[in-house]
Amino acid sequence: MSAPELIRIVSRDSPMALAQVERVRAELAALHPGARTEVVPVKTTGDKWLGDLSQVEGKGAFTKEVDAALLSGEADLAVHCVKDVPADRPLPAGTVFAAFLERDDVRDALVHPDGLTLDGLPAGTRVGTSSVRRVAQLAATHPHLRCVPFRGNANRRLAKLAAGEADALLLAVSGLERIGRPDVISEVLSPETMMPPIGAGILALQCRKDDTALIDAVSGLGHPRTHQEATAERMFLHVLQGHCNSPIAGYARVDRSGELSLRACVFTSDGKTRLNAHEWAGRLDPATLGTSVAVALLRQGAREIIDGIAH
Ligand SMILES: NCc1[nH]cc(CCC(=O)O)c1CC(=O)O
Repeated sequence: MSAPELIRIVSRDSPMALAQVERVRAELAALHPGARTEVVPVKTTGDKWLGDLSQVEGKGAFTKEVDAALLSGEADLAVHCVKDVPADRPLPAGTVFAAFLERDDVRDALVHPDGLTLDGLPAGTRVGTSSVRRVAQLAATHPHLRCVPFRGNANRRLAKLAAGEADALLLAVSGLERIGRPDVISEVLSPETMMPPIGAGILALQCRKDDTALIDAVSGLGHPRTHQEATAERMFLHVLQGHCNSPIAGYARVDRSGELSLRACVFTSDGKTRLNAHEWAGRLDPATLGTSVAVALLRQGAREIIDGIAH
């Protein structure tokens, strides 16, 4: 299969996003040694606005400008963290996911300058995170800690931590690995302690729908197990129709025997109510599994919880 001669890759311009692009370029170079790539970095609304994301049309704040560059033809291939791509609505018309790369670590990490663990943090410790998912889970399990709003890309958050704006941080392990800072991790939190978000650790390659040559060329970078997991997780979120202030967590996993399962939770903002569901796919395809888990949570009252949270 021959690849287009020049592939222009658009992405956010944060250090994490640019590291992600470098992974894509390396995998592309291995698969298509003849293809040249060029990077088109863009700043997104989510990078520029450091206040509350719900005030800037939260969802899509990290993807809108990237999608626009793809659709206008300024670039040919977009690299997204699946976690940042809204799942309640379809992808922008005229675009498709051409591949999901092999998934990285799905877990969150605690970053504490003195290496304390989550259970070792003293009462009143200020934990920097603006994630409603992390806030709700911490409120439930560690009510003596205090979450303080913390935005900005991962490097900036580490700088703000060093400047004393918080005592500890919660960040994705995969993100810290991508920016070359796994050294700051004081504890990796199990998914039971801190249920990850939909799409955690997965990079998606997005193309224009009519660019079949490029779609064919990059589809070889796709990872089948990750594809199943991403499909189940995104369908789950699509059926649930959450909003940017609704704490929702969950992850699908293909185990060693090849069986796909999806576990997921919906929380109230204070973490006091937590709905749980966990199902195995059996003979269901991944998307139907996602639907089934969402329906299981809706039967338990997820709609009322989600709609009861201001947004
Ligand atoms: N919201 C920003 C964001 N989007 C994706 C990741 C982590 C990497 C990934 O899951 O692909 C992060 C940083 C974080 O939450 O710590």
